[in-house]
Amino acid sequence: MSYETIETETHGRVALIRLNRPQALNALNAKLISELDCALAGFEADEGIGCVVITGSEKAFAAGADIKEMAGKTFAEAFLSDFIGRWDTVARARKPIIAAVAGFALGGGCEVAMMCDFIIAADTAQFGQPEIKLGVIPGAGGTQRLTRAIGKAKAMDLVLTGRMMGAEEAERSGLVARVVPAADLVAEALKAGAAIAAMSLPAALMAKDAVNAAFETTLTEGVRYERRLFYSLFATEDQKEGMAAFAEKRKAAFRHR
Ligand SMILES: CC(C)=CC(=O)SCCNC(=O)CCNC(=O)[C@H](O)C(C)(C)COP(=O)(O)OP(=O)(O)OC[C@H]1O[C@@H](n2cnc3c(N)ncnc32)[C@H](O)[C@@H]1OP(=O)(O)O
Repeated sequence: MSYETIETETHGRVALIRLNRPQALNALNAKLISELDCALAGFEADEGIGCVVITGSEKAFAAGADIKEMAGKTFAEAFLSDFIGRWDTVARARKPIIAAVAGFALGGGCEVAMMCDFIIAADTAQFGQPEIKLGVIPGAGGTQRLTRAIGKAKAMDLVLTGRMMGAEEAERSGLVARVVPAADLVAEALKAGAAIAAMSLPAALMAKDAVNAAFETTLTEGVRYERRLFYSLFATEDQKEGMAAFAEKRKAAFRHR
């Protein structure tokens, strides 16, 4: 498949999607979102892929929704077409997705990064929800996911002032899982992706599902849900293999069954 605004490649069981609109700092226009959608759907359906890494360029993960594309929309066009509604593919993916962020991750760029399961940031990364400066507010989950990730005080600070937050502050605040030197970003993300992709795919999918349930339900319901998933994994060949491998002091060879 050939794309114009993204590039894709695979590294063993890890898929790498690189956002690629350098002239606009990877601003997310309809074409890019639709190509991202299409690439993700392909990797979701491919049993040979166990983890996806989404990255941008050295200068920008993505500088937000394409302001020039949306500037002229009327309320009716925006509301009736629900153009941001199409952005949810990343959040709906079942396979683990890592955002590898260097440079700007602003507005929709920060929101797409937050839709991923975790963020590995280069020391050059800058996160922000600057929509307030454009006379609007975040529209792709920024007020919700950012608040859950870093708490009300910091989320209000970022959303109301539109200021940017560097990688170190983002890690301290809990938005980012780790910070690495910019030169190592993609290699580190692929390494983390390979570690995940080597696990049993059913277990990885259920682990992701269970952690995400913590944001949607009560503690009692969440623990009950986790336990059901836990017991159900005893129906997999991979559970037998994983536990046998431990007892036999060898590395497990999961077959994703
Ligand atoms: C998802 C929803 C609902 C909303 C949103 O995401 S709204 C967008 C939120 N993002 C922003 O407001 C960031 C806008 N960009 C900037 O503030 C700056 O570009 C910067 C701080 C990220 C970088 O500044 P710098 O001086 O280094 O670079 P520029 O000359 O400003 O940009 C280079 C080139 O890229 C174009 N660009 C940048 N961001 C966007 C964008 N979000 N949409 C469309 N185009 C963008 C910028 O216009 C310039 O291109 P031209 O020289 O051809 O104008």
